[in-house]
Amino acid sequence: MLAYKIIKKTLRWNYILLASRSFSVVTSEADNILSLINMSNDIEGGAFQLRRQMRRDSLCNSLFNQDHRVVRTSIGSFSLSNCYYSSHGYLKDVKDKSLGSVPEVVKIVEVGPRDGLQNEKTIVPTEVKVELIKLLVSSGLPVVEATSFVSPKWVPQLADAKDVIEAVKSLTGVRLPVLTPNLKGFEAAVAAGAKEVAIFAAASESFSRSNINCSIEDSLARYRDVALAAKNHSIPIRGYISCVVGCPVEGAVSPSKVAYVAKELVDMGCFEISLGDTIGVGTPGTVIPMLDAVTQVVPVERLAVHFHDTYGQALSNIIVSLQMGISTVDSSVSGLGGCPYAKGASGNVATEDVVYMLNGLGVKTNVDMRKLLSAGDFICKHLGRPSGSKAAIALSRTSTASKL
Ligand SMILES: CC(C)(COP(=O)([O-])OP(=O)([O-])OC[C@H]1O[C@@H](n2cnc3c(N)ncnc32)[C@H](O)[C@@H]1OP(=O)([O-])[O-])[C@@H](O)C(=O)NCCC(=O)NCCSC(=O)C[C@@](C)(O)CC(=O)[O-]
Repeated sequence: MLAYKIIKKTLRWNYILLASRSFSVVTSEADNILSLINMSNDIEGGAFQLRRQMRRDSLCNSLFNQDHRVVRTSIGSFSLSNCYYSSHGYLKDVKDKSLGSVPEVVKIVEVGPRDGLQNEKTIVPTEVKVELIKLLVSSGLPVVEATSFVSPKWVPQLADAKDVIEAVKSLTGVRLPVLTPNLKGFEAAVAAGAKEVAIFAAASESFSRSNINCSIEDSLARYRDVALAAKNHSIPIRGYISCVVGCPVEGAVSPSKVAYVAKELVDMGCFEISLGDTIGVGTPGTVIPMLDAVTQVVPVERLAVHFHDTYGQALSNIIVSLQMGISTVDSSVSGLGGCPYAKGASGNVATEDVVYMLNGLGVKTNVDMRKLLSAGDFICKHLGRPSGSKAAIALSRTSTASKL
């Protein structure tokens, strides 16, 4: 009876403490509180919520957070911050059993400043683009695609490519590739100081014509010249393939066509091929056969995936890609994006959502979520619209974000 009274008193004290202010407890104390809660069946109604939350958080803590001793709880969500983004210990065994082997490290190629902005109708000032790139770089992203040296008549938004590159070219610890559709673009990019370029072909004839005004074969011939020039300048060159599962005009795209273009791009010297679901129609049901075909001709280490999220399939498609051995993922901060020549295509998968998922899986990305959220916030404020990232929206509403 005495023990019961002490438990009840302790519980009430802890509940009052929790409800009145944020506080930090060490894990063992949190577990003690939980066991006290569990011992008492006669707890006041108000504490019921807390009990459920504490139980869930404690489980989350033991599943995801075994090596984090200090756990912060806060009023409102009572969330244990690290549960949301780190995973250790127990998860690994479960993950290997259930997911197969996903890579331990994923390289994220941030395409927001290029793919994200290219479709914006209102011209974004150069200083804003430069600041966005700097914020993204400071978040730890290893590759930030900065801009495109394309025809300003085709993509007016990126007409300031030269100024952007000149302003960011001295940033260190990051690669800043730019798109170059032909030799003219390549030469302008190199003159401005670009140290890495990307060429972009398509697996669909119609899309190739609407995007770069030539057939697939003509584009490959053009790209051979660019690849040769890049080799002569010792400039690494990445290859994109658009419409790898579906085309806005032709519909379904054959995996063998994608494999053919991928092999051509590798043979001409591309160090990496990014497979783009330009209009975001893919599901694991179409992505798996496509990857299966491409991995038969290009080593999986040289492949990247680039999903748009038009049908909300991007994260599922990323997971199956990781399961198939891909470890490079393109994404765009705040889910910005859409291709000017792919009607109906919505934004790229949001970098925040990708990082959130990878953190949950214990996959390293080197990205600081808090800084990434600031970059997203910066560009969304400038564009005057909410983030396209569900993780960013959710994190900005909870106290968790401030602790990431
Ligand atoms: C490829 C071209 C240039 C052909 O465009 P064209 O009109 O066939 O080329 P042209 O050689 O006849 O030249 C026309 C004019 O453009 C100029 N020009 C020619 N080249 C350049 C250049 N590099 N930089 C600046 N100017 C250039 C050229 O000097 C000329 O100027 P004018 O004499 O009329 O004054 C054009 O179609 C183009 O720029 N297309 C780019 C379209 C684009 O950027 N699309 C979005 C990127 S792809 C994408 O988003 C998909 C991806 C990669 O993200 C993956 C995915 O999501 O799946």
